[in-house]
Amino acid sequence: MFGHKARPGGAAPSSEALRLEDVRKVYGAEDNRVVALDGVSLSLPAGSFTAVMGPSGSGKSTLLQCAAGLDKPTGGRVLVDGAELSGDGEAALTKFRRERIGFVFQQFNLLPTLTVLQNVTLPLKLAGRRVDKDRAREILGRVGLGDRLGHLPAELSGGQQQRVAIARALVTEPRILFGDEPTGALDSRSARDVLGLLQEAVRVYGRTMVMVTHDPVAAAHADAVLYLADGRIVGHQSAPTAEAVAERMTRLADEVERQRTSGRAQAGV
Ligand SMILES: Nc1ncnc2c1ncn2[C@@H]1O[C@H](COP(=O)(O)OP(=O)(O)OP(=O)(O)O)[C@@H](O)[C@H]1O
Repeated sequence: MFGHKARPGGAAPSSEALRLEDVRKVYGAEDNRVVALDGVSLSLPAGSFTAVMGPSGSGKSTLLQCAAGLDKPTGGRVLVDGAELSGDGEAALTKFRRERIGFVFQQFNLLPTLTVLQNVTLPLKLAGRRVDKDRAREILGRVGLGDRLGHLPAELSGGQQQRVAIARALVTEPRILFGDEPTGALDSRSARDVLGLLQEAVRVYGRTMVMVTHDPVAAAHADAVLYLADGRIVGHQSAPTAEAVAERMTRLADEVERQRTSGRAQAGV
């Protein structure tokens, strides 16, 4: 189980799970300055599944890191579940993250010396919460790993490791789950399984999911796609299909290339 079930028929998106107000992120200083996010504003309802796409370097990972409180924006505000991720200090931010946010990475990031069960209960330990092993076992059963509790990550396939990572992200019942290319290292069948689990976490258990991906098939599992280019949101697509996403991405890549070429021409390089 991924937590308490939402109302029959799916989650009722009544509140806002994530809000970004004019978020900017600038890396470097002076002559090597990079504007990774250039005034991003968005609002995602609770119980929604959003894919974030855009050309390489458009700011997708930076957006996720800032929204999840793993990196600090240079300007603007990030609100998760109505509460601002702000400068109350690193300890407060860590506590906030542990209580309300889950993260799934491309490379799984499991601890190699801990068993599957220990990896999944770790976030509860770190948050100083009761380590409910029955609940962890239940979640691992739900992701199809009920018979692998004592195995080490190296004894599992990539798809299985990512399912452990999903169980680990969900064990604290976070309000919002971020995925940075969670299927990027998986074959297409394992990717489908993982995407099915993420959809279930949203549709049945009312979690909110934000997922960066390069894959139109993965993006088509979301309710909506946000498109980024050069650190700005340049498009939104509801009920995406893989074909429509692929077509939009091709157009976007062409537009970005045209703008960069004309920028170089104006600069005389
Ligand atoms: N730590 C950093 N220091 C300096 N520049 C950075 C840093 N992290 C990212 N950038 C720059 O910020 C911009 C956005 O990077 P980001 O990784 O968010 O893009 P992305 O859309 O996730 O790219 P990709 O699809 O290739 O993973 C890029 O120009 C990148 O070079």
